[in-house]
This record gives sequence, structure tokens and C-alpha cells, in this order.
Amino acid sequence: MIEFRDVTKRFDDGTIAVNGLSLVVEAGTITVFVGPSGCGKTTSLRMVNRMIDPTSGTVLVDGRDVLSVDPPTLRRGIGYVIQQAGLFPHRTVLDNVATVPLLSGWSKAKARSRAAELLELVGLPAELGKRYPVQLSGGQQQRVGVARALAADPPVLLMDEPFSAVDPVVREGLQDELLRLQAELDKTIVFVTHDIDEAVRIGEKVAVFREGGILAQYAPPAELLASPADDFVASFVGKDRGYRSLSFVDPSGVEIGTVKTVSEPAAAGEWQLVVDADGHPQGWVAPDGTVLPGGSLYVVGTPIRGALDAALSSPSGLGVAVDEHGRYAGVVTARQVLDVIESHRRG
Ligand SMILES: Nc1ncnc2c1ncn2[C@@H]1O[C@H](COP(=O)(O)OP(=O)(O)OP(=O)(O)O)[C@@H](O)[C@H]1O
Repeated sequence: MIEFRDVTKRFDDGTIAVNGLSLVVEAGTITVFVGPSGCGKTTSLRMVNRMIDPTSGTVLVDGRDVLSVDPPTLRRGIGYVIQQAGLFPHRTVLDNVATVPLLSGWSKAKARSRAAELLELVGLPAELGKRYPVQLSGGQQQRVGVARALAADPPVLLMDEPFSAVDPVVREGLQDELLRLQAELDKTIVFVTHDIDEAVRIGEKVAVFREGGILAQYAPPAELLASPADDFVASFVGKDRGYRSLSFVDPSGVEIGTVKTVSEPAAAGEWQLVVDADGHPQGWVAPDGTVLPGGSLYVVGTPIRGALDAALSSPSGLGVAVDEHGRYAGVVTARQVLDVIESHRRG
């Protein structure tokens, strides 16, 4: 557990970067600090591992005031991941990941075998270990950065805009990967971003900061979207928040219907879904035989936003539902999904 107790940081030039911050980051959760540029997110994060010390107030990690622990000892238990990964350019990927185990006195062989395991854990093929950081894509470098931070198996992980240098598609992949890793590793993660979508996607709790280093709201994502504490949070969270809050609505009640499926397109006077031999949807055949690409797919059991999006983006008006292996499971209509949303709203 990490606790900020009335923490203020005033820099020498008088800038108040963090102003009276009090919050608790529960152990084993991902907590996101989000807010516009310059509102004190990075400064708050760096006070956890003593890259910056507070002017007043106390930061506690597992009940211990961080000021009572010398920085090298403290940092052994706290992994740190930054934007652009911060890898050593002159060392191979494997040696980058092995750095901390080596510093902790492990033999070279043991440190490298641990590093190889970690590369696998973050989804990188073993052969990339021999390359140098410049020979990797931005997304791969970020994965190496995460592997390196995990090398000493720290209970706490600090991540400062770790995915902001990569394109949106790679970024979503990295976010999914982090959620998968977290389900396995159960770390206490503090994640800084200025992207509210990223914050509500990965955070179990989200702290919204405003200018002047003031905490505007600290709540689970669904609550943030449903009841922003004030106008600042409401505008920061954005005008699509009603739609985005559907990411947290339970899909039970959504009925999965059926549609005719075919393996070869042919006009049949009705909408038909083309599926391959394994049952994966390929596209639609309109009643006049025109072949059209499909819309987004709804994975059955996932939040209701996906069901609505599948229906709205489908040329037939029927959203295609698939199982967890991506195989056709049925269809949903926007009308029916909206009825379920309405019934949830009425409670
Ligand atoms: N060493 C420093 N000396 C003086 N002011 C500083 C120093 N470091 C940061 N600041 C100021 O403190 C405020 C908070 O900075 P911080 O980096 O914590 O913000 P942030 O929310 O992480 O911003 P960003 O999203 O742009 O990284 C800013 O006004 C910044 O200019």
C-alpha cells in the first residue's frame, strides 16, 4: 500500500507542483494519476521512490515513511518505467533486462536466464534478446522497459506515461498486456498518463489532478464517468462520457439472436453472414448479393459498449457476437441493447 498524507512539493523557484495531496493506493491494484500537463502527476509519482522529496507531508510505502529508507534500498522494491523505455543503448535487450539482477549480485548466467523468462512474460520472442534497443519498434522497447522494471520482482511498479510514445493501436495492445500481466503478478501499480481514455481503461482507481497540483477527484472509473465531482472533472473526462461509461455496464440481459450464416456469398433476399470453416465472421452479404465488410465484433460477456458498437457499426444493423476464440456466436440489435441499458438506468 502507498499512502500520501497531506503531501506538498514546492520547488526552489516557488512553483507548487503538488498541493496537500492525500490518497491511498491499495496494494495489488492499478491506480492511475491523470490530468492536464503540469498538474503534478510526475512529481507525485517521483516522491514515492524518492527521486523527489516532499516539502511537507508524508509518503508511506507499506506503512513506512519513505524518508526513513535510503533511496537505493527503497528503489530495489520499486520498479520504474518511463516513456521511451529509457533503455541503455549500448547494451543488448537481454542485458538491459538483466541489469538489476546483476547489480543485486546474481551470476551472469542466472541473471540472463531470468531476463529471458521476463522477455517471454511480456510477450517478446527470445531472439530479440540479442538485439540492441534501436533495433526494436517503439512498442517492443516499451515491453523491454516493463520487463526490466519487473526484473527484481518489486512489489511496487511506478509507470510514467509508459505508452505515450507509441501509436494508438500498439498502445491498446500494451494496455491489454499490462492488464494480463497484472492479473498474474498482482503488483501495486501507479500509472501516470494525460490520456483519460487510457486512465479509465486500465485504472481500478483514477486520481484526476488539476492545475496547481490539486487532487480533483479520486474514484473508480465508472464513478468518475457517472458522477464527476465538479465542472473541471466533467470537462476533463469529456463529452462522450455517457457513451464511454457503457464500458462498465454489465451485459447480462442482452439477448443473442441468430442470422443465416454461409460460407460462400450468394444473393438470397435476406442478410447473411459469411463465416470461414472455423466459424470466424468474414463479412456480410446484403439481400441483393452485395458483399460488405463487417463491423466491430462483440465478445459475449464483455461490457455492453461492445455490443452497442457492434450493432451500430454493422451494415446489416445486426451486431455480430463472437465467443472468446472469435467464432460466430450470434447477433445483437441496437434496439435490444438500448432496452437493456435503459433497464439498468432505471435500476
Ligand atoms: N525541478 C523543478 N523545478 C521547478 N519546477 C518544476 C520542477 N519540476 C517540475 N516543476 C513544475 O512543477 C509542475 C508539475 O510538474 P510535473 O512534471 O509533476 O507535472 P505533470 O502533471 O507530470 O506534467 P506532464 O503531464 O506535462 O508531464 C509544473 O508546473 C512543472 O513546471
